[in-house]
Amino acid sequence: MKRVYLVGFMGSGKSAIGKRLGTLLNLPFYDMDTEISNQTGMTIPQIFETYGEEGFREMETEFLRNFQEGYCIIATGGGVAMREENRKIMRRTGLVFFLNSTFRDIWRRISTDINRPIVQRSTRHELERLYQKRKPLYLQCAHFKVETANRTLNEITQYIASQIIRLKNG
Ligand SMILES: Nc1ncnc2c1ncn2[C@@H]1O[C@H](COP(=O)(O)OP(=O)(O)OP(=O)(O)O)[C@@H](O)[C@H]1O
Ligand SMILES: O=C(O)C1=C[C@@H](O)[C@@H](O)[C@H](O)C1
Ligand SMILES: [Mg+2]
Repeated sequence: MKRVYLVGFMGSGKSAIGKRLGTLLNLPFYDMDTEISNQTGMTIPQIFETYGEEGFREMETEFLRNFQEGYCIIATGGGVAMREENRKIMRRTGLVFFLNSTFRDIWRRISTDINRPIVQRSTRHELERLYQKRKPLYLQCAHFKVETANRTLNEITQYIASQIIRLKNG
């Protein structure tokens, strides 16, 4: 069995669902943002300030290149699926689930959060355009598209777990 990667826009629930999935399946859970934060000893906004967005993107790719753990759950950062190399690594080393959420839900969840530098520097309109631009790349990367609208975190977690178990036993 391979790794499980969760991809999708900021606020689609990758971190919240990844954590629950790890507990439910009794697998180690890694959140790329947290891992990179711990490695650098800086918050995500501090990394953006110090090294720029491009510096942060390099750290994401380095993380994927060097990560050693086998069967585990990984919540990616919202921009990870934008790089071709990242998409290739994820598809080669794991199963990729795209959490599809409406922009309306996303905006409600993230608009007031100060820990996401891209939200801080963007208007609602700019963020919606970024969401539209990124969507085809999440789809390109994913083995599975998971609809999250009108579903609780636990329902989504259960659904993904059932897909993983089905593949494992199939
Ligand atoms: N389906 C859902 N139902 C209820 N709350 C949700 C749902 N999905 C996400 N949330 C909530 O929205 C917030 C943002 O979710 P989360 O941090 O998991 O997003 P993310 O995809 O990891 O974002 P990022 O790419 O910025 O790391 C959290 O408080 C989470 O609990
Ligand atoms: O969508 C993005 O580009 C980001 C999402 C977050 O997970 C963090 O990785 C960071 O805030 C950038
Ligand atoms: Mg997250």
